[in-house]
Amino acid sequence: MEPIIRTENLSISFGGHKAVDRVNFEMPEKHFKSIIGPNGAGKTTFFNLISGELKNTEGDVFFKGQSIANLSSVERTRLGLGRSFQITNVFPNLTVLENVRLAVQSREKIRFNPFKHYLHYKKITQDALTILEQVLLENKAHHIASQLAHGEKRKLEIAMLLALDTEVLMLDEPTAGMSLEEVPAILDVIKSIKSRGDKTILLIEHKMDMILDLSDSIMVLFNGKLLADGSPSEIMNNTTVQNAYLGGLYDGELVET
Ligand SMILES: Nc1ncnc2c1ncn2[C@@H]1O[C@H](COP(=O)(O)OP(=O)(O)OP(=O)(O)O)[C@@H](O)[C@H]1O
Repeated sequence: MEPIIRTENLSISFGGHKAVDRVNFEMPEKHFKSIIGPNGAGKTTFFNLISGELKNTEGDVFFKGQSIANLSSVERTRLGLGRSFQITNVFPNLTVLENVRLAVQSREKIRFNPFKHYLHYKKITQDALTILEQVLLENKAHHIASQLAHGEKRKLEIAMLLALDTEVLMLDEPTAGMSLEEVPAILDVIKSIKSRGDKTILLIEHKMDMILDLSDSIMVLFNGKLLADGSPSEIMNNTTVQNAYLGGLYDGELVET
């Protein structure tokens, strides 16, 4: 079967520095892949090359066999590649529900129309509430977004991404900046999205226990290069990965020392 995403020698240089260096990767539909690597390895840059925030300087990136290298991030989202919103895209003075409603509306490309049947708007609210349930945020539906706790804001980001209803979900460190107590709730949210089985998920994370718990496969980036790609046990037992990276570093969190 055609991979949903594939890259061919995907590269980008900033000045003379190759932040992503000839990466060949592919993933099948409905697969859960995590990207790991030390700080500065190129994980976020690789994400940006797939989502269209950055344009590659060499190589190519394909979605369902079609080259998307020349498409904007909006065009890629429309095709089915959804990248988690940064909280800066949230309207801070609107409620959680209003924010998710707007994201659902943007998906449906609905302009506000006072003459449109009110039942249609009711459906949008219903969809938004269902998404809030999925991210375990329904009890905060009527809270102002800016007043949410940090972990709840990250849940709202995931809700906004789900509202776009793209086939691929790209999550860049959904637990970044969270306290340890907040992490299990996000893990539950991602697990429940995965268990529905209808999404392809690409995750950048540093928390190794979370990665091992969730991933069908793991790819390791190191100095912009793809060091390894395989099942969690293959990666944990890979001597190159161990020597270059995991050896001595793994204590539940992957950080460069
Ligand atoms: N816009 C940019 N201009 C210049 N250099 C950049 C730019 N974006 C990233 N880099 C460089 O590319 C390299 C990879 O950075 P990137 O943020 O992708 O790493 P990362 O693996 O996501 O790191 P972290 O785990 O710390 O988030 C780094 O050396 C970084 O300084």
